Amino acid sequence: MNKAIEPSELIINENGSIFHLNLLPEDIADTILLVGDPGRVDLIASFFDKVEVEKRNREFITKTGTYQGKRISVLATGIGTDNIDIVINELDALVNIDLNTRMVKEEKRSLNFIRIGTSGALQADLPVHSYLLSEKGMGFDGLLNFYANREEVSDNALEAAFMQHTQWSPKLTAPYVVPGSADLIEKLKSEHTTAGVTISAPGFYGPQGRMLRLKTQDTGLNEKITSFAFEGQKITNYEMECSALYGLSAMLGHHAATICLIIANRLRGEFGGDYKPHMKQLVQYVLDKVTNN
Ligand SMILES: O=P(O)(O)O[C@H]1O[C@H](CO)[C@@H](O)[C@H]1O
Ligand SMILES: O=c1cc[nH]c(=O)[nH]1
Repeated sequence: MNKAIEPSELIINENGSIFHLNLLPEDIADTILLVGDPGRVDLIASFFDKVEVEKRNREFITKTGTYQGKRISVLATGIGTDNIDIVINELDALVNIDLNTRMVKEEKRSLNFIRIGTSGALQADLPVHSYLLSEKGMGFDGLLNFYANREEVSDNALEAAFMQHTQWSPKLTAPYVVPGSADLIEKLKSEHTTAGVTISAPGFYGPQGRMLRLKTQDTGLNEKITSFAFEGQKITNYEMECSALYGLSAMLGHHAATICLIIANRLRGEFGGDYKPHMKQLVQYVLDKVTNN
C-alpha cells in the first residue's frame, strides 16, 4: 500500500527543496546533462540561449535553460557512484514523489540523463580525445548490490563471464553490468563515437589499476580486462559514475546514456594534455544531437 514516506527517509529542506540538490520540482527539465566536474556546468550553460534556474549546494550545481528553444538542465554530480545514488534518487523524487504529501505518485515521469564525462581508455586503438559512448556500464563500486532485484536490469551472463575470466577476488564487491538506454545511445551515435562497455571504479588510483606508491591486489587485472570479450563486446574505458547511473535509471524507469572524452590511454601510457577545448567540442556535439531529433 502507498503510504507517506517518513521525514528521515525523504528529507525536504525548509524552502521545500530536496535535501542535497536544493532543487524544487519545477527547477528541472526532462533532459538533464550530468557532469562530474562542477566547472563543466558553466561551460555547458554558456551554450544556452538563456539560463532560468541557478541553484547549488555542496558540489551539486544545477543550471536550467534553453538551447535552441529546448529546455535542458545541467547538473554537477561531483565524483563517484555514491554521489550518483544521491543525484538520481533525488531527481526521481522531484518528479515521481509528491513532496507535500510524501506519497509516490500514481503516474510516473521518465527523465533523460546524459552524462558527459572524461575517461581513460583500456584498448590501445582508442585515441586520446576520441568520444566513447557507453553501451553498458560495469560497476566495480557495488552500489547497485544494495538494491533488491537488481538482477532484473543486469546483464547477468556478461557479469558471470567477466568474473570467471578475471578470477575475480572474493575480497572485492561483485561487479554489476547494466545497459544504457538504447534510444539515447542511438541518438548520440555517429562516425565520431566508439561504443563499448565502460567500467565505473570506486577510485581513480588502485581501483583503476594505477600504482603510484601502493601496489594493487591484482597487478594483472587491467590486462585481463583489456583481453576480455563476450559476444563481441569489449571493455573500453574506466570512469567513475556510469554504472550507477545506468543501474538506478533502469530500476526507476528513466533513460540514461554516458558519453566520455578519452583524456588518457592507459595501454599506451598517454595523457592528452589540456582537454578543455576538446570537451567544449563534445558539449557542442551532444547539444546538437539532443536537439536535432
Ligand atoms: O570528468 P568527470 O565527469 O568528473 O569524469 C571522470 O573524471 C573524474 C576523475 O578524474 C571522475 O568523476 C570520472 O568519472
Ligand atoms: O583515467 C581516467 C581518466 C578520467 N577519469 C577516470 O576516472 N579515469
